[in-house]
Amino acid sequence: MNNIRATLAIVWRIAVPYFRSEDKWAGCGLLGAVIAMELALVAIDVLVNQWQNRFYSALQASDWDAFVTQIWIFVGLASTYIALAVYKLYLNQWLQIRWRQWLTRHYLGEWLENATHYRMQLKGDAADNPDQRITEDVKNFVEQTLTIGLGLLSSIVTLFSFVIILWGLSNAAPLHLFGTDLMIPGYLCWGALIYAIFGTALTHWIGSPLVNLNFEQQRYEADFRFNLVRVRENSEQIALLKGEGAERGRLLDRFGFVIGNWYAIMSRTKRLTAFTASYQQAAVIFPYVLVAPAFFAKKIQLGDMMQTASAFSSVQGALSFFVTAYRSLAEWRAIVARLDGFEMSVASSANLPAHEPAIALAATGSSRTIALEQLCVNLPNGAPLVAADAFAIQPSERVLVTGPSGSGKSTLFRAIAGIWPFGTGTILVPEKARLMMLPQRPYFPVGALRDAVVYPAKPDTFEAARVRDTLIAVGLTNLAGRLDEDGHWNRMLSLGEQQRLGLARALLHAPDYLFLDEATASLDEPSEARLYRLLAEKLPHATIVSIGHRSTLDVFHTRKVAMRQDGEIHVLGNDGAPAEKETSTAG
Ligand SMILES: Nc1ncnc2c1ncn2[C@@H]1O[C@H](COP(=O)(O)OP(=O)(O)OP(=O)(O)O)[C@@H](O)[C@H]1O
Repeated sequence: MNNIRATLAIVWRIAVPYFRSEDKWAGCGLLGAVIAMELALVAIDVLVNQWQNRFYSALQASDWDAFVTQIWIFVGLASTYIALAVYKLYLNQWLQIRWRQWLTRHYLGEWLENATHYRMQLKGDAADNPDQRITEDVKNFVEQTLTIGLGLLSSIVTLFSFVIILWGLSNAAPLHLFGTDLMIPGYLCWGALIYAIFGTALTHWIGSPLVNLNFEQQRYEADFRFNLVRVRENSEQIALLKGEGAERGRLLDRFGFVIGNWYAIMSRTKRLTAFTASYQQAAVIFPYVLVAPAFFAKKIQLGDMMQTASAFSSVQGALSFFVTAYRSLAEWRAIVARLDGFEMSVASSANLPAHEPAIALAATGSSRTIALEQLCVNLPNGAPLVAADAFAIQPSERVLVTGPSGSGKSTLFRAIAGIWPFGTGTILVPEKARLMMLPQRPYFPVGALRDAVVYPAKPDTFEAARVRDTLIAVGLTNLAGRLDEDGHWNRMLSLGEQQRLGLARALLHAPDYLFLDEATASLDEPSEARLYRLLAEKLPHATIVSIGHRSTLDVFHTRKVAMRQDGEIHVLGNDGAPAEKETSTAG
């Protein structure tokens, strides 16, 4: 019971914001219309039930005129039913797509806010496969919530409408057993209730493991898909290493989980279906068994018996809502749990800096210096990695950071960029400063080359001629005429070309602070030198901080800072030596 209450509370938390959002009028209007139509359909069911009595009575009495009248009444009822059923589905689907659109935007907004998507990965307890949660789970949540909610509403209203009818019929057709009439008020209602309670209890007993199994199935399917996508993304590496055999094995292992869990679902569903199908078939006969003695004793008419059977099956059907909807309910609960996990993970990642000891990022006000104060950058598990104190990067300075591999240079850059919260101390960054980080492997969205270069700015932020000139300046003359060409640029270009394209991006954006994390390491030394000179020429006032291992980089920087090892931790020294001055312009 507590579980059900907790699930309903989560459903409420996920569902209600849409009906309070800017789209609330459309959402509430559509929901209201769909509910009204659902209720109208129940009303038609009640009218059809009463019609059955009249229809069968006309048949029994061989009354042709009454028969024809009833046929016309049925045509009217059926036409209304069809119109309502069509528009109920149409408006329901309309509501689904609007609700899904809002929910998707909402989740995308939260997931892509302030590097939350990145922190979710760092935390390790992140919700697995957020892509699946934002696509399939949102779609299924909206669809199933409406289906189950409306189904439940319809069952409740049907129950109340038909219980009244059935109560009256119970009195009109008393329980006739062993030649005597037993006067049990509303005995047909009690019969339906006992039958439904018995069915619901057994269904839950047999079907409850399905909730967990469905949850696991979604996870295994998503894992399998994710690993297939990774193979596609890294197909060149896999082909070069001849790793197809290993990949096939790994993928089949993952798929093995999908299959194993599916067999468990099949076996559980088989048992559940065997029970629910028997239950439903028995329900067809059960009311006739109850009232047949009264009919054969000529206490009631054929019309009464048919109406009773139909009313009984409506009441029993409404009471058995959980029996018939059990599989959907099990799937729905798994979806709700997955969306809840996603929301929790987003919320805790977004609040990470507030809840745990975290690196504080502060604005320096009028100063244009970046300062690291009592900074200790940790790994996600809390182990200290890099320390720096009273370390300042002056405006327009060119600093080269060196240090052994794995000493934490890139992680320090992440902390300065504000996406790495683990650690203590303060990083002061000038207010409204424009920082840009260029990694060794820049990211380019799939699409037009122009969009890829200017990312994350809008495509028309820079004039085409300027983008073209910049590409020529960084040595990508062959790409300059292909700005409108669509492509997967990370896959199509060599790493060196990608690094040139990354620098073109930096030149266009002209940040105040440019952090180059081995951003030219794949270029030959003369090309690297040319690009550093280009940066000095085009961004004379920018502060540039580079991470690099090559000594040829020294001449392009005014200060060289080495990471020094101090026990377990690396320390960024603030006693950086002046870097060598460039003596030659060759290259
Ligand atoms: N997300 C993460 N989770 C756990 N450990 C991490 C994570 N990111 C980095 N590390 C660890 O932090 C350490 C420092 O990594 P970092 O990339 O900052 O080193 P680096 O000095 O830039 O190395 P390199 O010169 O090889 O690029 C490494 O031991 C790495 O395994």
